Amino acid sequence: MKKIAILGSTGSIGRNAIEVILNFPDRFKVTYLAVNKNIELLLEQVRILKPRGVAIFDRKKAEEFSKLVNGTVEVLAGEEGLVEIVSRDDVDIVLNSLVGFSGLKPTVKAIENKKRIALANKETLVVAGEIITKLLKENDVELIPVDSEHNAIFQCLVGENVSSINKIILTASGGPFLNKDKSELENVTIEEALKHPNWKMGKKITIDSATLMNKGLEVIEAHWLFGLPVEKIKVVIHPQSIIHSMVEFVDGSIKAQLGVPDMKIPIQYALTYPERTPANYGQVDFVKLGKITFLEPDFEKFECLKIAYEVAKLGGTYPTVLNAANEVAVELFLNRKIKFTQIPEIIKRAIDSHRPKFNPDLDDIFKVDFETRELVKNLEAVN
Ligand SMILES: NC(=O)C1=CN([C@@H]2O[C@H](COP(=O)(O)OP(=O)(O)OC[C@H]3O[C@@H](n4cnc5c(N)ncnc54)[C@H](OP(=O)(O)O)[C@@H]3O)[C@@H](O)[C@H]2O)C=CC1
Ligand SMILES: CC(=O)[C@@H](O)[C@H](O)COP(=O)(O)O
Ligand SMILES: [Mn+2]
Repeated sequence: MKKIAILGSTGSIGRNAIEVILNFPDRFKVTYLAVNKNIELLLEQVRILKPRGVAIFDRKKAEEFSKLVNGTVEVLAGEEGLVEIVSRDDVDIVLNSLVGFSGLKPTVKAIENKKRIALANKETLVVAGEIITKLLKENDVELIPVDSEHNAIFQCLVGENVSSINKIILTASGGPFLNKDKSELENVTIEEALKHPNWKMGKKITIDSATLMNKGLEVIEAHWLFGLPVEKIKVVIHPQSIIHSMVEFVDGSIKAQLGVPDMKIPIQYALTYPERTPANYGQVDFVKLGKITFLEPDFEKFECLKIAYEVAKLGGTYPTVLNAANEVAVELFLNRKIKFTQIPEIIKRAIDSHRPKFNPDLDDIFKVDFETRELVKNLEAVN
């Protein structure tokens, strides 16, 4: 029986993961759940999964929840709570499905405590890829990517040597604005931006998909996961999201992983790896599907992807700035404070004014993340 802690259990990935885990009652036991503040859904999850404890980031909500459960489950609060549960002996696998920078510290602590990591939280690798990669080696810990593209590449690489890779081809849906002109992007609404053509996901990643920043973050994620130079990581628009990514090898052979766009498939593979276990989340019907198509990404229309490539090549603390500025800008857009097209403008301004540090340690990463958020909040454009 593998004991699992789910960080971000009330989110899109967290809820999908619970559906997967409930199909394996003899294989997995959820021992801990962690959320930010959605204690109503957490309560329901606690009733179903009967974990030993929960961690609630929002302290007021943690107090409220303690009263509701009245000692029947251990309740921890704040970031210390999350760090505590990933350090416990009754955890074998940490599924990190937190959103944003909040995923970094729990990942670090989980690795230091030698837990296997199933990682959906791509921001961890974007902001601290070098540090995480080093920690994984030092602690002899395996990290299995949950992100659909990286899980696809991971599957393609089973039995292969990284030295045989010619390039990685990350597929991108193109988002809801694939067929709009650049001039039309200025006035797109939140509701339009939240209409992803193929995937049902949390708000932050859905906006990232609309700006193509999601693909930019995924380029950096792939760079650290597979140890490849950024130049060997290409993006191709594939609007049907059936091919989840591809690997081209030195002999010209290409392997791809395909499947219906349902995150339960990569989540299950990440949790049961190296075993492949049966599932019934749907199959691709190629005849019904008809055409599958591919396009070059438009870097001028989707500047976030261009900026992410530039930042990935620069390295050091630049990706931390990219991530922090993007997180704040997306939040501002979702709060109707800025226009969609101001997201890349804000990110560019944060990057242009950054004085980078190369080979940063974790303290540097936390400092740069904090300073960037302050800088963006104080920008004229957002006030
Ligand atoms: N959704 C998807 O299909 C995919 C997601 N990913 C990645 O997975 C991650 C999660 O995405 P998604 O599930 O869509 O996000 P959601 O916004 O749906 O869920 C986020 C989860 O994290 C919790 N949370 C947020 N901040 C904190 C915090 N500080 N402390 C504790 N818990 C916190 C939320 O709790 P609460 O509900 O209480 O707010 C919620 O449970 C992201 O990094 C995303 O990029 C990658 C591929 C696909
Ligand atoms: C499901 C998943 O992994 C998302 O990251 C997805 O890829 C988003 O779609 P885009 O290709 O539109 O960014
Ligand atoms: Mn993805």
